Amino acid sequence: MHVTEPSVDEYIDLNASEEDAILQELDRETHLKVALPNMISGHVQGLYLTSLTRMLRPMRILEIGTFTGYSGICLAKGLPEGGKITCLEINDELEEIIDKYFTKAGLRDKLDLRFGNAMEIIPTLEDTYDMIFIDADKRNYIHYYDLVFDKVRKGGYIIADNVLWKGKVADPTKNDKDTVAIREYNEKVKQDPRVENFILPLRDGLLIAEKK
Ligand SMILES: C[S@@+](CC[C@H](N)C(=O)[O-])C[C@H]1O[C@@H](n2cnc3c(N)ncnc32)[C@H](O)[C@@H]1O
Repeated sequence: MHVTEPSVDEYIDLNASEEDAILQELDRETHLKVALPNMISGHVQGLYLTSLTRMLRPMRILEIGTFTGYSGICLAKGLPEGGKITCLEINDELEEIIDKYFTKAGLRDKLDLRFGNAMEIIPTLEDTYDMIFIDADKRNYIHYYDLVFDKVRKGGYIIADNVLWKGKVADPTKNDKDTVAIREYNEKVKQDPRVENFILPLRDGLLIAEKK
């Protein structure tokens, strides 16, 4: 799910720091045991998420769509002492693998893992977040944005993954439901005067919105 040329992707990958051993193992286990393993954030995007949290030092992160925990671990690696990540995932069959790798990474105490439909869980959350990572079902991105907005502090970030959808969002002849939903999400955020935003063309595109 990359938008850059495969050879450029390979070059980017080769010139990044090596993926840490636990994340390599998680990636392998995800590919061996879980359906749709390509949903995983992966090496370079993972490094980016970690460096972002090391730079911004968020105390509270909310991840919507955890899958096997790869992006959650990458985000949690940058949490300062006392920081927490709340991870929402609808598929409770993934609990064992998420739990195993957060524990191996020494980050289990930073994880608040909740299973269920994020649309129903988010309204029950009482924390204020410094960072939200939206990476669940694409057709609900707009709803997730609306649900989390008031829970993000001023100066906090709402980051959404896959906003280029393999480049299909920029092709007016592509109008399947997911492409249309992501296009609408990108347009909504662009029109929202409460945020400053841009799309980072990393892997499948990250929309980064800072709440003013
Ligand atoms: C693209 S994957 C997440 C990948 C993960 N963030 C990573 O980078 O490794 C999307 C995940 O969202 C979950 N999901 C889909 N709809 C959801 C919902 N309504 N509530 C919570 N999780 C949901 C799916 O089960 C899937 O595991």
